[in-house]
Amino acid sequence: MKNLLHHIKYPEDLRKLNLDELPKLAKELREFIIDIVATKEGHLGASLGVVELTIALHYLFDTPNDILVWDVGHQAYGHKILTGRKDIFHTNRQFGGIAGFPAIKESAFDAFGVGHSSTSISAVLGMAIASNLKGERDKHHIAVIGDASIASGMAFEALNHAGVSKANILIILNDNAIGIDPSVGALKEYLTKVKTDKRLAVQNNIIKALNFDYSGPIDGHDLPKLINELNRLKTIKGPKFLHVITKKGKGLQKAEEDQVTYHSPGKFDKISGERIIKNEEGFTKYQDVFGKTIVELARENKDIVAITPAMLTGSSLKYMLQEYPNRTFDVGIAEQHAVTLAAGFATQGLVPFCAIYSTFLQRAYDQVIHDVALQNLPVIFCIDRAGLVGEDGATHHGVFDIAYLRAIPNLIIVSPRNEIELRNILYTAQLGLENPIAIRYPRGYGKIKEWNTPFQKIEIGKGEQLKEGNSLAILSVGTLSNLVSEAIQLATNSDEIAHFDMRFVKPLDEQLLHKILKKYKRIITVEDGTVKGGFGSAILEFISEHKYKNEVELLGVPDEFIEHGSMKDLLKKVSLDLNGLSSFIQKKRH
Ligand SMILES: Cc1ncc(C[n+]2csc(CCOP(=O)(O)OP(=O)(O)O)c2C)c(N)n1
Ligand SMILES: CC(=O)[C@@H](O)[C@H](O)COP(=O)(O)O
Ligand SMILES: [Mg+2]
Repeated sequence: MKNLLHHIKYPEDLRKLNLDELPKLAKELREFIIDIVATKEGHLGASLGVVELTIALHYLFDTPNDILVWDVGHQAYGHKILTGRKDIFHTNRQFGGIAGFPAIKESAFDAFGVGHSSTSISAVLGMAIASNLKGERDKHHIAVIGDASIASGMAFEALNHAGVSKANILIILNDNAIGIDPSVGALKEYLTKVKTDKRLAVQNNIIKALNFDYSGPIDGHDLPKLINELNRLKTIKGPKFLHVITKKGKGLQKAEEDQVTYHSPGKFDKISGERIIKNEEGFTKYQDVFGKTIVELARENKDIVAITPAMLTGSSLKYMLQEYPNRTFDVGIAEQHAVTLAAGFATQGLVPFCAIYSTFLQRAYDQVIHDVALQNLPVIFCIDRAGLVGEDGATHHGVFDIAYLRAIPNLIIVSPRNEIELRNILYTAQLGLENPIAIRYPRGYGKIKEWNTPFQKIEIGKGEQLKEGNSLAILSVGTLSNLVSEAIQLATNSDEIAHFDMRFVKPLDEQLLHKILKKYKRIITVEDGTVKGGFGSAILEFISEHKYKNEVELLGVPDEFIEHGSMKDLLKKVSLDLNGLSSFIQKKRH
């Protein structure tokens, strides 16, 4: 029997198929995704869940003239494969390869760049209103958004606007009842009820109440039903909403059974689905150092509460939830709410740990300033995935936090060098600080096996000298300091080089800095965030303020968006790998 997928490069090829051939194509597309993600890794479950929807949309609509935006975009592998990227799909998320999320510059079919959730309705609405203004009345504008993503503030704001806009948009809610972790909240409860009680969908429908033409819920794996309904919706003008029920991980048994793990499972056996787990030789992920330490602290300190905006597993707050369900709050994809909720807790004497990935905290910048720092509330921000994150790429690198947080008065910013320091600063923070604190740590594994040491208090604003030397001083922050230590060892005459782990980006260790700047004419700063406005900039400001005349070179992430790739490739690209650092230090030695 002929392979249908083999003959499809673009949707125009897909549109030549008969309707009854589409289920076979769906099977082939699933196998293709599984085949490649099994060895190349990536977001599996979400893409498997929307195979039929992807085929139906490209079959019926005139993409890319009709606009299709995938929310988050982690479910768009099928879309990429059917829109000219089948032959390069094996490069997905790899250095120099295609991105793991839709990106405007990659394809005309990627109508909008995504990666952070809940942007699709706003973007599509903007496009639809633009079409109206341009007189393009027959164009379709479609957003596909998941049940976790639609519960976010941005999506609600867009629905509120779209409902009175008369714009020709179709919002497809891909409801699989799970985000990365099971979906939460009142909206999730409503969606669950609508699925079982059809009367609710008719009589008490919150989407209809917002002026949308609502249809559903329908089975998103039933191609004939999907095609019928989408065909009907094509003829209706104005804001429309289709509620589709799918299963995350559909087609791979293991992925259906363990949807959390198979959101992004790493390598796995494509037949059995069994994961191929990397042996990390007893090392621990930073997220787990955080997740396990907070439980230890919470046992002693009953005021501790923990908050995550939809990253229960990713942040390892799942451990806290297991032991203290009443003191752990997964608020869904709601970074802004998470921060202000933490502020509210702090006003009442609780000790809130607000765990947010660096890249997602960008969403809650005003809340950090207005609700936390301005009122000097001692919220403890645990900023995970700080620095480059690898294959997720430009949308997810946590490289801006030092620069965007450093400008905020009252906020302490600390970048621990290793697991033990992370643990100790978590301990210190809950003892009772007078300020909010941002504790930033990276994605992935640490290097210390025995990190579970007795707690020690860290003095706020104190750096540490790691190595003596007379001619050049290197000032670093964060886990990159370990690589700097190795790089110094590689330099000839490493004896001349002094190394300081400044630890705190704010407040800077002024006493130590005065000593350094008086002794060393030449300084190098090293950080895993943007050079512009980062830790190095803070040192330059200090030098200028105190009228020192030192020569300073800043090393960090350059002023450009860094694409996706392995950490090894990316660190090499920005010269923050061992080679890059050591040759830089070598050059500056004289
Ligand atoms: C602003 C933001 N916060 C958190 C995330 C992390 N994240 C990526 S996918 C996802 C869950 C999305 O769930 P849903 O919208 O239901 O889509 P599904 O994975 O079920 O297809 C989350 C929380 C993100 N991408 N953006
Ligand atoms: C799509 C998305 O935003 C998340 O799935 C993200 O990729 C998770 O990142 P980690 O793998 O670092 O938890
Ligand atoms: Mg979902």
